[in-house]
Amino acid sequence: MGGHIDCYLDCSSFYGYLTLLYLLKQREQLLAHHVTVDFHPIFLGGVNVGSGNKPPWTLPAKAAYGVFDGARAKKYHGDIAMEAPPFFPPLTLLPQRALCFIKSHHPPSTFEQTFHLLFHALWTPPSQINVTQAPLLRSVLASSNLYTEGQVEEILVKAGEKEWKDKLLDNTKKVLEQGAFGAPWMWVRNEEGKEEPFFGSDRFHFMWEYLGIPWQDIEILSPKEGEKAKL
Ligand SMILES: N[C@@H](CCC(=O)N[C@@H](CS)C(=O)NCC(=O)O)C(=O)O
Repeated sequence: MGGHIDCYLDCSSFYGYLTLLYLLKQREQLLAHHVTVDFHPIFLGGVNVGSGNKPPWTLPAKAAYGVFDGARAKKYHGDIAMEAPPFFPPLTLLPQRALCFIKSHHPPSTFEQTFHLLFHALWTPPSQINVTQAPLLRSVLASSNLYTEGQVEEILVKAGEKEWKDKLLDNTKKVLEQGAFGAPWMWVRNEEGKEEPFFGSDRFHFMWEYLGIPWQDIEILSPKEGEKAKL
């Protein structure tokens, strides 16, 4: 057994938030199977444009179905309090560029906690925070205890610089080349060194199969830890 999951996310994506929470929760079990996970920021708007796709909520039938699907997903993942913010859809270039800088200049755990923090800020009712606006992004980062005041200012400055704009663009182009049309997008290598894409927060059983992990080993502790899932 063994393998690697590259998980590409935008904090504007509801299902991306569920994916981050789920993979972080499963990380130890995955490591026990020699499977590592790495998260990467992308710009979902660019993936939509680049692939010729449209966000599902722009098609009335998909938007109507999404009400059921979203409620079921939240329940499955442990009744997480998540609601689309009143300012949906957020244009997340600024926080996603900031995350690109953070990923390369801060420890992996800080980067992952910040990704979580930004998802949480955008999606947690009743007072979702619009971290696409610099002052609000600054106050969310500053209140996290992850960064000094100076580090927060540096992140804000770097998020406006070409290097980190280009990094977000490169990540987005990379997934488009892999065939991405939405998020969450995952590129997975198995123990034979073979690679395949996986789309969505609801395909993990296929992924475990691909990785050679008896999927009950993972699912048995999900979504409610300690409770045996009905297999
Ligand atoms: N069935 C997937 C749906 C994921 C999804 O709808 N993702 C949105 C962004 S939040 C997207 O990019 N969708 C593109 C599409 O469905 O074509 C899941 O449960 O995760």
